[in-house]
Amino acid sequence: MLQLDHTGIAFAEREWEFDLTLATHGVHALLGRSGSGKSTLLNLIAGFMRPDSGDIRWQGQSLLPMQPSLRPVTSLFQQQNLFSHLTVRQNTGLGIDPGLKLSAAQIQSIQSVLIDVGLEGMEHKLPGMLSGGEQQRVALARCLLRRRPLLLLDEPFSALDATTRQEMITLTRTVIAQYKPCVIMVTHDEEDAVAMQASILRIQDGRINHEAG
Ligand SMILES: Nc1ncnc2c1ncn2[C@@H]1O[C@H](COP(=O)(O)OP(=O)(O)OP(=O)(O)O)[C@@H](O)[C@H]1O
Repeated sequence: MLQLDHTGIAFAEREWEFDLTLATHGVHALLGRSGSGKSTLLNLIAGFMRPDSGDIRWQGQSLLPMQPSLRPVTSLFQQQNLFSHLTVRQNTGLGIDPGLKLSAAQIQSIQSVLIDVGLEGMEHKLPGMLSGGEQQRVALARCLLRRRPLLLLDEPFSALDATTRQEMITLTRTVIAQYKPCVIMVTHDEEDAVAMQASILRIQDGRINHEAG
Protein backbone atom coordinates (compact mmCIF):
# COMPACT_ATOMS: atom_id res chain seq x y z
CA MET A 1 0.00 0.00 0.00
CA LEU A 2 0.92 3.65 -0.35
CA GLN A 3 1.22 5.51 2.93
CA LEU A 4 1.77 9.19 3.48
CA ASP A 5 2.46 9.71 7.14
CA HIS A 6 2.34 13.36 8.27
CA THR A 7 4.04 14.30 5.00
CA GLY A 8 4.61 18.03 5.39
CA ILE A 9 5.80 20.74 3.03
CA ALA A 10 5.66 24.54 3.21
CA PHE A 11 6.03 27.24 0.55
CA ALA A 12 6.24 30.88 1.48
CA GLU A 13 3.26 31.33 3.83
CA ARG A 14 1.38 28.08 3.22
CA GLU A 15 1.69 24.62 4.72
CA TRP A 16 0.46 21.21 3.68
CA GLU A 17 0.34 18.04 5.73
CA PHE A 18 -0.77 14.91 3.94
CA ASP A 19 -1.97 11.73 5.65
CA LEU A 20 -3.15 9.04 3.29
CA THR A 21 -3.32 5.26 2.99
CA LEU A 22 -4.22 3.71 -0.35
CA ALA A 23 -4.44 0.01 -1.25
CA THR A 24 -1.99 -1.46 -3.77
CA HIS A 25 -4.62 -1.53 -6.52
CA GLY A 26 -7.24 1.14 -7.12
CA VAL A 27 -8.08 4.33 -8.94
CA HIS A 28 -8.33 7.64 -7.08
CA ALA A 29 -9.25 11.06 -8.42
CA LEU A 30 -7.48 13.98 -6.74
CA LEU A 31 -9.67 17.07 -6.66
CA GLY A 32 -9.20 20.50 -5.19
CA ARG A 33 -9.20 24.17 -6.10
CA SER A 34 -6.47 25.65 -8.24
CA GLY A 35 -3.39 26.07 -6.05
CA SER A 36 -4.69 23.65 -3.39
CA GLY A 37 -1.59 21.43 -3.74
CA LYS A 38 -2.60 18.62 -6.11
CA SER A 39 0.56 18.74 -8.24
CA THR A 40 2.58 19.21 -5.06
CA LEU A 41 1.24 15.91 -3.72
CA LEU A 42 2.15 14.09 -6.95
CA ASN A 43 5.60 15.71 -6.99
CA LEU A 44 6.24 14.54 -3.43
CA ILE A 45 5.30 10.95 -4.31
CA ALA A 46 7.31 11.01 -7.56
CA GLY A 47 10.31 12.50 -5.77
CA PHE A 48 10.49 15.81 -7.65
CA MET A 49 9.93 17.56 -4.30
CA ARG A 50 11.17 16.56 -0.86
CA PRO A 51 8.89 16.84 2.16
CA ASP A 52 10.05 18.93 5.10
CA SER A 53 8.69 16.32 7.50
CA GLY A 54 6.99 12.91 7.65
CA ASP A 55 7.41 9.91 5.39
CA ILE A 56 6.11 8.38 2.15
CA ARG A 57 6.12 4.58 2.02
CA TRP A 58 5.28 2.02 -0.63
CA GLN A 59 4.78 -1.56 0.59
CA GLY A 60 6.26 -0.47 3.91
CA GLN A 61 9.49 0.91 2.46
CA SER A 62 10.27 4.62 2.57
CA LEU A 63 10.58 6.23 -0.86
CA LEU A 64 12.42 9.27 0.48
CA PRO A 65 15.97 7.91 0.03
CA MET A 66 15.20 6.93 -3.60
CA GLN A 67 15.91 9.06 -6.66
CA PRO A 68 12.77 9.71 -8.78
CA SER A 69 13.91 7.28 -11.49
CA LEU A 70 14.29 4.47 -8.95
CA ARG A 71 10.88 4.93 -7.34
CA PRO A 72 8.09 2.47 -8.24
CA VAL A 73 6.32 5.40 -9.91
CA THR A 74 5.48 6.53 -13.41
CA SER A 75 3.83 9.85 -14.26
CA LEU A 76 1.69 11.07 -17.12
CA PHE A 77 1.23 14.82 -17.45
CA GLN A 78 -0.99 17.07 -19.52
CA GLN A 79 2.10 18.07 -21.50
CA GLN A 80 3.47 14.78 -22.71
CA ASN A 81 7.15 15.80 -22.96
CA LEU A 82 7.72 13.77 -26.09
CA PHE A 83 11.05 14.33 -27.80
CA SER A 84 10.30 15.94 -31.16
CA HIS A 85 13.28 14.34 -32.93
CA LEU A 86 12.45 10.80 -31.82
CA THR A 87 9.88 8.53 -33.46
CA VAL A 88 6.80 7.12 -31.75
CA ARG A 89 8.66 3.84 -31.19
CA GLN A 90 11.73 5.60 -29.75
CA ASN A 91 9.68 7.90 -27.51
CA THR A 92 7.85 4.85 -26.19
CA GLY A 93 11.11 2.92 -25.80
CA LEU A 94 12.38 5.58 -23.40
CA GLY A 95 10.05 3.92 -20.89
CA ILE A 96 12.40 0.92 -20.92
CA ASP A 97 15.84 2.38 -21.59
CA PRO A 98 16.74 6.08 -21.68
CA GLY A 99 19.73 5.14 -23.88
CA LEU A 100 17.40 3.41 -26.37
CA LYS A 101 19.63 0.37 -26.66
CA LEU A 102 16.72 -1.95 -27.25
CA SER A 103 16.82 -5.70 -27.75
CA ALA A 104 14.56 -7.48 -30.24
CA ALA A 105 12.38 -8.64 -27.32
CA GLN A 106 12.04 -5.06 -26.04
CA ILE A 107 11.09 -3.78 -29.50
CA GLN A 108 8.47 -6.53 -29.55
CA SER A 109 7.03 -5.40 -26.21
CA ILE A 110 6.98 -1.77 -27.42
CA GLN A 111 5.07 -2.93 -30.49
CA SER A 112 2.59 -4.79 -28.34
CA VAL A 113 1.91 -1.72 -26.17
CA LEU A 114 1.57 0.51 -29.26
CA ILE A 115 -1.06 -1.90 -30.57
CA ASP A 116 -2.85 -1.73 -27.18
CA VAL A 117 -3.09 2.08 -27.39
CA GLY A 118 -4.14 2.07 -31.05
CA LEU A 119 -0.92 3.38 -32.60
CA GLU A 120 -0.05 0.43 -34.83
CA GLY A 121 1.33 1.71 -38.13
CA MET A 122 2.57 5.00 -36.60
CA GLU A 123 5.79 3.61 -35.09
CA HIS A 124 8.08 5.65 -37.35
CA LYS A 125 6.23 8.96 -37.17
CA LEU A 126 7.61 11.97 -35.31
CA PRO A 127 5.45 13.66 -32.62
CA GLY A 128 4.96 16.73 -34.84
CA MET A 129 3.06 14.53 -37.30
CA LEU A 130 0.57 13.39 -34.62
CA SER A 131 -2.63 14.90 -33.21
CA GLY A 132 -2.78 15.88 -29.52
CA GLY A 133 -4.73 12.70 -28.73
CA GLU A 134 -2.19 10.53 -30.55
CA GLN A 135 0.67 12.23 -28.70
CA GLN A 136 -1.10 11.50 -25.42
CA ARG A 137 -1.39 7.84 -26.48
CA VAL A 138 2.39 7.70 -27.01
CA ALA A 139 2.93 9.11 -23.51
CA LEU A 140 0.45 6.58 -22.10
CA ALA A 141 2.22 3.76 -23.98
CA ARG A 142 5.53 4.84 -22.44
CA CYS A 143 3.99 4.77 -18.95
CA LEU A 144 2.44 1.37 -19.52
CA LEU A 145 5.68 -0.10 -20.73
CA ARG A 146 7.31 0.83 -17.45
CA ARG A 147 4.71 -1.15 -15.51
CA ARG A 148 5.50 0.71 -12.31
CA PRO A 149 2.96 -0.07 -9.60
CA LEU A 150 2.16 3.59 -8.86
CA LEU A 151 0.70 5.55 -11.76
CA LEU A 152 0.35 9.33 -11.32
CA LEU A 153 -1.81 11.17 -13.86
CA ASP A 154 -1.77 14.98 -13.76
CA GLU A 155 -4.76 16.25 -15.73
CA PRO A 156 -4.00 13.77 -18.50
CA PHE A 157 -7.14 14.48 -20.52
CA SER A 158 -7.68 18.20 -20.04
CA ALA A 159 -6.07 19.33 -23.33
CA LEU A 160 -8.14 16.90 -25.42
CA ASP A 161 -11.42 17.51 -27.23
CA ALA A 162 -14.53 15.76 -25.87
CA THR A 163 -14.43 12.75 -28.22
CA THR A 164 -10.70 12.12 -27.87
CA ARG A 165 -11.03 12.57 -24.12
CA GLN A 166 -13.72 9.89 -23.94
CA GLU A 167 -11.57 7.54 -26.04
CA MET A 168 -8.55 8.14 -23.79
CA ILE A 169 -10.59 7.54 -20.63
CA THR A 170 -11.86 4.24 -22.02
CA LEU A 171 -8.37 3.24 -23.12
CA THR A 172 -6.81 4.20 -19.79
CA ARG A 173 -9.46 2.24 -17.90
CA THR A 174 -8.81 -0.80 -20.06
CA VAL A 175 -5.05 -0.78 -19.54
CA ILE A 176 -5.40 -0.05 -15.82
CA ALA A 177 -7.69 -3.07 -15.53
CA GLN A 178 -4.94 -5.17 -17.15
CA TYR A 179 -1.98 -4.28 -14.97
CA LYS A 180 -3.76 -3.03 -11.85
CA PRO A 181 -1.56 -0.19 -10.55
CA CYS A 182 -2.43 2.20 -7.75
CA VAL A 183 -3.55 5.28 -9.68
CA ILE A 184 -3.82 8.89 -8.49
CA MET A 185 -5.33 11.14 -11.14
CA VAL A 186 -5.49 14.91 -10.76
CA THR A 187 -8.54 16.38 -12.42
CA HIS A 188 -10.68 19.50 -12.27
CA ASP A 189 -13.62 17.55 -13.55
CA GLU A 190 -15.70 15.30 -11.29
CA GLU A 191 -17.12 13.69 -14.45
CA ASP A 192 -13.65 12.30 -15.19
CA ALA A 193 -13.63 10.78 -11.71
CA VAL A 194 -17.00 9.13 -12.34
CA ALA A 195 -15.92 7.95 -15.80
CA MET A 196 -12.78 6.40 -14.30
CA GLN A 197 -14.83 4.81 -11.47
CA ALA A 198 -12.43 6.47 -9.08
CA SER A 199 -12.75 7.15 -5.39
CA ILE A 200 -12.37 10.82 -4.50
CA LEU A 201 -9.41 12.38 -2.71
CA ARG A 202 -10.02 16.06 -2.07
CA ILE A 203 -7.39 18.55 -0.92
CA GLN A 204 -8.81 21.25 1.29
CA ASP A 205 -6.94 23.60 3.59
CA GLY A 206 -3.69 21.72 3.06
CA ARG A 207 -5.13 18.33 4.07
CA ILE A 208 -6.53 15.32 2.15
CA ASN A 209 -10.06 14.10 2.66
CA HIS A 210 -10.76 10.63 1.31
CA GLU A 211 -14.36 10.13 0.17
CA ALA A 212 -15.81 6.72 -0.65
CA GLY A 213 -15.85 5.98 -4.38
N1 LIG B 1 8.44 25.00 -6.04
C1 LIG B 1 7.56 25.88 -5.55
N2 LIG B 1 7.97 26.95 -4.84
C2 LIG B 1 7.10 27.83 -4.32
N3 LIG B 1 5.75 27.73 -4.47
C3 LIG B 1 5.29 26.68 -5.17
C4 LIG B 1 6.15 25.70 -5.74
N4 LIG B 1 5.38 24.77 -6.38
C5 LIG B 1 4.11 25.16 -6.19
N5 LIG B 1 4.05 26.29 -5.48
C6 LIG B 1 2.82 26.97 -5.05
O1 LIG B 1 2.12 26.06 -4.24
C7 LIG B 1 0.71 26.13 -4.46
C8 LIG B 1 0.19 24.77 -4.84
O2 LIG B 1 0.64 24.46 -6.15
P1 LIG B 1 0.15 23.18 -6.93
O3 LIG B 1 0.75 23.25 -8.30
O4 LIG B 1 0.43 21.96 -6.13
O5 LIG B 1 -1.43 23.40 -6.99
P2 LIG B 1 -2.54 22.62 -7.83
O6 LIG B 1 -3.62 22.24 -6.88
O7 LIG B 1 -1.89 21.52 -8.62
O8 LIG B 1 -3.03 23.79 -8.79
P3 LIG B 1 -3.65 23.77 -10.27
O9 LIG B 1 -4.97 23.07 -10.17
O10 LIG B 1 -3.81 25.23 -10.58
O11 LIG B 1 -2.67 23.07 -11.16
C9 LIG B 1 0.52 27.19 -5.52
O12 LIG B 1 0.18 28.38 -4.86
C10 LIG B 1 1.87 27.28 -6.18
O13 LIG B 1 2.07 28.57 -6.71
